[in-house]
Amino acid sequence: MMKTLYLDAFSGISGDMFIGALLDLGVDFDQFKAELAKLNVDGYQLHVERLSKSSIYGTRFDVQLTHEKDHGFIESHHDPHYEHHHQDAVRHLSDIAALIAASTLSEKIKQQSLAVFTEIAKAEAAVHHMPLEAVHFHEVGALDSIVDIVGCFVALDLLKVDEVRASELTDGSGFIHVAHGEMPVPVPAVMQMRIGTNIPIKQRTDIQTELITPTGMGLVKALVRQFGPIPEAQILLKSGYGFGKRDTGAFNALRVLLFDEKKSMQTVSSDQDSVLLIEANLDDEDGESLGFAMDLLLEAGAFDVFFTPIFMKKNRPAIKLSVLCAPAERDRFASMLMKHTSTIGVRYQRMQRVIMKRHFKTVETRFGPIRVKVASHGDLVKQMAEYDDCAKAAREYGTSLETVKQEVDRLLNS
Ligand SMILES: O=C([S-])c1cc(C(=O)S)c[n+]([C@@H]2O[C@H](COP(=O)(O)O)[C@@H](O)[C@H]2O)c1
Ligand code: NI
Repeated sequence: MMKTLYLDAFSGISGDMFIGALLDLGVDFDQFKAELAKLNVDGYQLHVERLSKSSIYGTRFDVQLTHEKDHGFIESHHDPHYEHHHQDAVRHLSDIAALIAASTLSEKIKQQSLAVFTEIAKAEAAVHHMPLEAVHFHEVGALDSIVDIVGCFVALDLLKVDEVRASELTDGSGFIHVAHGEMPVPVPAVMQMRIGTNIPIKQRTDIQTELITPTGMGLVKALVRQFGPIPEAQILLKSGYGFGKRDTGAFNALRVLLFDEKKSMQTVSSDQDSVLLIEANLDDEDGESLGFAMDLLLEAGAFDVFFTPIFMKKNRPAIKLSVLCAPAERDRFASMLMKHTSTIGVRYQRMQRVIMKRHFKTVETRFGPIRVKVASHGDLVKQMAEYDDCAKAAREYGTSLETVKQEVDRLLNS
């Protein structure tokens, strides 16, 4: 099962909205706290509340600090206006890197978290025109951000998310006030992080405040590779809402949608569609690499992947690799073919299909529940027991696959 998380950022994104939304999807709070404790820092308490806004239930997540929070979370100690601030209570990027490195979090979460901190610090360095090493985070503000950033990766890991996609991001407009003075929205660090990317940001002129925070943007930049509308052809498993703290005068939440990409288990209500056939001829690829590429392509959601033996120029026995996928997925699968095989190009064609409509039902058998695919076309109806369920039942009950299939057929025909 390939899980895709979609961020529906119609009201922007911040670290606490993101975590709130992931908790709302069902991440176990105790497990979340236990994982986060691997950071080995104290001075904070986590607060989670389920509440309704516009009669829609969602989750508000808050990091409550034992000390009072500073106003600006990053500032330059070269700035004479702010010399009176707590110069001793700061953390530089290197301190945060050391703190993350010393934790017992997984290597993946360490790397991901540090990448986001580095991204934010680079943006701050550029905006405030100072060297990266001089950027520093106030101790308490940094703690808030550390928990938000590391917490997001912890929650995504607990949810076993494989891929994150997002809508275009909506921000407000006008100005916000921070310790340094007025800042235009999108705030400068967000704008800076957008440079060199195709991250789409739409502004709502009726909302005169910030909706996308630097932490939210840093997380999006690190996680999201594809922006677009809500996926049409995947199975939606769950949705969750994470509320923002600002009163925007509108519904201020991040909606997250968890999808399962397993195409073969979808209800299909049309009798025709189109698919893309992507192919490459490979005369210098070893068998292990071919098998590995096939596994990855199928895990990534290809409808099918198959090999055909061919003879190429210079009398070379070779393999034609064919991938069937959704037309919108051309670039993703073309990139995968180029990354995981020796090919330096791929060809593709769109094909029309006539297909049977299909839905699923579950039959209760003496071997447990078995899903059955029901396909229809005009008067024609075909019912097929799901192989995965039959194989699981055969193993569990120590019987043959054929016995389970026959039992399903008997119940379907009785
Ligand atoms: O304090 C500084 S320097 C500061 C800079 C910027 C820039 O865009 S530059 C933005 N902010 C605002 O601080 C809060 C906290 O952000 P988080 O990402 O930690 O939630 C937010 O309103 C920023 O826009 C501060
Ligand atoms: Ni700043």
